[in-house]
Amino acid sequence: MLTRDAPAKINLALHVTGRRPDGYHLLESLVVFTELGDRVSAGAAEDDSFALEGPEAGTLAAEDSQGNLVVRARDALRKAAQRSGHAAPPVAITLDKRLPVASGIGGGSADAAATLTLLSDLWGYHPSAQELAEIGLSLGADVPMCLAGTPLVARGIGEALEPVEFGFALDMVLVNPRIGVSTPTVFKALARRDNAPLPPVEGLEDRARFLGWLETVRNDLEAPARQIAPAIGDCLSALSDTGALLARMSGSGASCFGIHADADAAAEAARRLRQAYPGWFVAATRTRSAPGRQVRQAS
Ligand SMILES: C[C@@](CO)(OP(=O)(O)O)[C@H](O)COP(=O)(O)OP(=O)(O)OC[C@H]1O[C@@H](n2ccc(N)nc2=O)[C@H](O)[C@@H]1O
Ligand SMILES: Nc1ncnc2c1ncn2[C@@H]1O[C@H](COP(=O)(O)OP(=O)(O)O)[C@@H](O)[C@H]1O
Repeated sequence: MLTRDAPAKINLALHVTGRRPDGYHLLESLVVFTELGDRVSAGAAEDDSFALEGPEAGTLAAEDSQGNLVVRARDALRKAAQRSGHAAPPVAITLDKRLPVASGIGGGSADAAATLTLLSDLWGYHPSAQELAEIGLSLGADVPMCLAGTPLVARGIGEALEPVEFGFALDMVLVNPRIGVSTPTVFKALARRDNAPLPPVEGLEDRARFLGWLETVRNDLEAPARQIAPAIGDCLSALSDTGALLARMSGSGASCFGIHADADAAAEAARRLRQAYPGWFVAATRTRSAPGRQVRQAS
């Protein structure tokens, strides 16, 4: 049995700069990944199976498992393997779901990316990074960045990736008001799609300078998402009230992050938020600098 982490994706900044003729939006986004994430495990089996567990499995358990991004990733990789003459025998897969669903932190995309690399190892089928990214992109615009799993600037519709190297980690608190927000609905509600591009990232070696730079950029999806789900505004205020140096929405929402001075400040803010908002998802975590590719042998 192999297990792989599927870290949450945080859009520290997201500028919408245009729209393609097929309706997909052009983005420029600074993305990081966190210690917090889902976990995907898989092993050889007589027949294919898919099981869900974990604190956030509920919503997905009610959906058709054939539509789950883990199953779709398995099927897409198997098709590619078989096309090039590789065997892709049956697998038993378990998804340990810890990230809230449809919440702007890319849980489904992270699960798909983890499944692709995990099964690639299990089957001994190793397409090039470019081929794997193409399979990923066919599953969702965020999957290639989740395959990279390292801090980066994403452009295009999210598939053109430029790694960036941080000299420090960011301690943060993630909150979600438990309102699922539909990504296409948020994109549709944008007032304008020709916003200024993301300026070059500054302060990658100096946290205070970086936070100064981060103040100057935005998430263009925040305003339309707040119109659809006003509780996002409550999350942002609550994060600021509990001492976040900067609070912003991730992706198309409704999850928001607050950046804190250190891990103790983040843990204390999370404790206060859990107490004040027992219905919310609240988690203290920190960014990772290396890809979420750790493979563990599970018993
Ligand atoms: C907004 C972002 C920012 O990272 O994150 P999330 O809120 O999903 O976490 C992503 O662009 C979401 O990527 P992902 O969730 O993989 O999107 P997809 O499944 O490919 O697309 C869902 C829908 O979102 C819209 N979409 C997505 C990406 C993009 N660049 N332009 C779009 O307009 C389209 O309406 C598309 O039909
Ligand atoms: N493994 C999965 N985890 C989360 N959502 C999934 C998964 N598989 C399919 N989905 C579907 O994808 C949609 C978007 O989910 P998710 O990736 O969590 O959104 P976001 O990228 O906004 O955080 C959900 O509404 C859900 O129906």
